[in-house]
Amino acid sequence: MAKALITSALPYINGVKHLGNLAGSLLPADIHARFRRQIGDEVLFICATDEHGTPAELGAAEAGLAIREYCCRQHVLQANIYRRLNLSFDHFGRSSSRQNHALTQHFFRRLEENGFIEERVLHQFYSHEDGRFLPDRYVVGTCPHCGSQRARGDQCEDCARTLDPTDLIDPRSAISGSTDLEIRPSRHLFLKQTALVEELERWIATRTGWLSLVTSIARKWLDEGLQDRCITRDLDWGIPVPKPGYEGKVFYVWFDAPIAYIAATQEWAELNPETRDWRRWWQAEDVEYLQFLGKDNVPFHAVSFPCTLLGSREPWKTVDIIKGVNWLTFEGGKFSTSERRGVFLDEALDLLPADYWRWWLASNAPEGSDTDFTFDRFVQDVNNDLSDTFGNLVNRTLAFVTSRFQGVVPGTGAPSEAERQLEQDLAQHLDALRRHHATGSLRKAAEDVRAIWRLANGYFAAQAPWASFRTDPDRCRVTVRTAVNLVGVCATVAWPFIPSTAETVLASLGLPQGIPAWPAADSLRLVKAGSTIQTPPLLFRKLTQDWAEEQRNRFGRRTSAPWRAGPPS
Ligand SMILES: Nc1ncnc2c1ncn2[C@@H]1O[C@H](COP(=O)(O)OP(=O)(O)OP(=O)(O)O)[C@@H](O)[C@H]1O
Ligand SMILES: [Zn+2]
Repeated sequence: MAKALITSALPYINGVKHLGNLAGSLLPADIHARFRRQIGDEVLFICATDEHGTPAELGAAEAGLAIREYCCRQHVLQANIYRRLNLSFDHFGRSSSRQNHALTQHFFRRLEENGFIEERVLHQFYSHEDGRFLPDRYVVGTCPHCGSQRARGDQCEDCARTLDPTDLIDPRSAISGSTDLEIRPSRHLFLKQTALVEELERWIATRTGWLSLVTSIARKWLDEGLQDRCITRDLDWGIPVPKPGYEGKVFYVWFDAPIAYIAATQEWAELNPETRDWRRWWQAEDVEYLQFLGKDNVPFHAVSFPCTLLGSREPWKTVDIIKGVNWLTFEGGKFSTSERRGVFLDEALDLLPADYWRWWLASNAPEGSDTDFTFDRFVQDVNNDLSDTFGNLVNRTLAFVTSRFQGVVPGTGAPSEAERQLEQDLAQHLDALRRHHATGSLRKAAEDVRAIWRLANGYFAAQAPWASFRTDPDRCRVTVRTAVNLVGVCATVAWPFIPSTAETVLASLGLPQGIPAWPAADSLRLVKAGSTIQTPPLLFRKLTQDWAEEQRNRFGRRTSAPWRAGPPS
């Protein structure tokens, strides 16, 4: 049995995430995890909240809570939303955990012992008005490379180049807007990534199957000359630096966050130490490790985190496949947590059940390029795919069995050429679907699922059982028996995408609960003649253009920001 370790980029702690975060990392990871479980692989799907750094501190201050209490509450809030979205994490941990403290300090010590840590004095912005050192992203100004006026001290939003705050032209505090900044010296520790470049190049050369988006971002970092990375910060909240003279400093959030993938696995193992061993996943040869994330996270996963792991000189599992995606945009603009622009996940779930969102975001995944979410497209696609294609198939088929056969799957009648052709076509679609899942092409996989739904509808329409019911009862019985099983296959392939609806349908066919196994050769014979089926209630309600208009007015025009301190996390 193959072993797949799957991680989703860690959602930042400050507030509920938006549809972009779901589309960029959480959902593709979940769909892949579900697919791998369906084909019988052993899967460990890990995620956690990313809790350190200044945005969390500012969020806590804004909420009038102690930072620990704030993170605790926000973690529970996010965990509940992900449960409602049916994200099937094996564990949803926290980067502030005891395990991550210990492990991050462990990595630091190993890196230091191996000569990959260097002490330097940094000159950092101190804001008099804010009474604190300003972390990189809390200094904003003009980008020296592209002239963008919304560059942050760590990265330019427009040209994506990484920056140092002192590179910025006309710097100001992102917290108060103050330009009363003073540069003060402070001692910091650097991870000597430059000493690991050759090793990193060799490591990247051994990775196969990376997307061009990911490879090009990683190459850009290497070709522009990899820099040593400052891994400490002048903050209170975070993982303390275990080194004399560094009291009052903590590790940079991007140093400890990826380590939390491992630490969250340790949390998972500690919940049931008799049966779970985190080393089987992180220090094993037979694991395939896949990471899912948005494109801004690629450098940290393709370069920085591998440097930490390689530099430790310990046998850690490094990533095999990085599935990075482009941006989901919202009605022609950016999603933004800080500006409260877009649809947030709690609001989405209050509007419609998870499966509507899951389906649209997966079938329109921002893979080849950015994708714009609009309520018009959402309504159109959801109606076409979910209501008119899948919902209609399930309803017309099962209602027919109920009305003509009292809900009992009919037994007589031999398959004919139509069924043989159907099996052949189905097998081809299933092959394509499995291939697209395996390469993580979500849009194409959704297209294959849609094609299977259409195939089923086409079969039912062409065989017209309502006509053969009188003219050729045996033909009608074969058609109905086959169509009921086709509904089962349609729900099975839909399961990674729309698990809740798929499970409702499978239950109404009397098929076993739990993970529906990948369709095998007997997939059109699983629901046996003589078994009783139920017609499920309406699976998807149809959305109207008025509804789209209403939502566009509600979300598109919103500008108020409940949390305005600083740029997006
Ligand atoms: N609009 C988007 N489209 C696709 N992926 C996104 C989008 N916004 C964020 N992501 C991804 O979501 C994951 C979690 O991100 P995180 O919680 O750090 O939020 P973020 O990137 O700070 O978003 P925001 O700035 O809107 O708060 C990351 O992998 C990130 O790349
Ligand atoms: Zn720029």
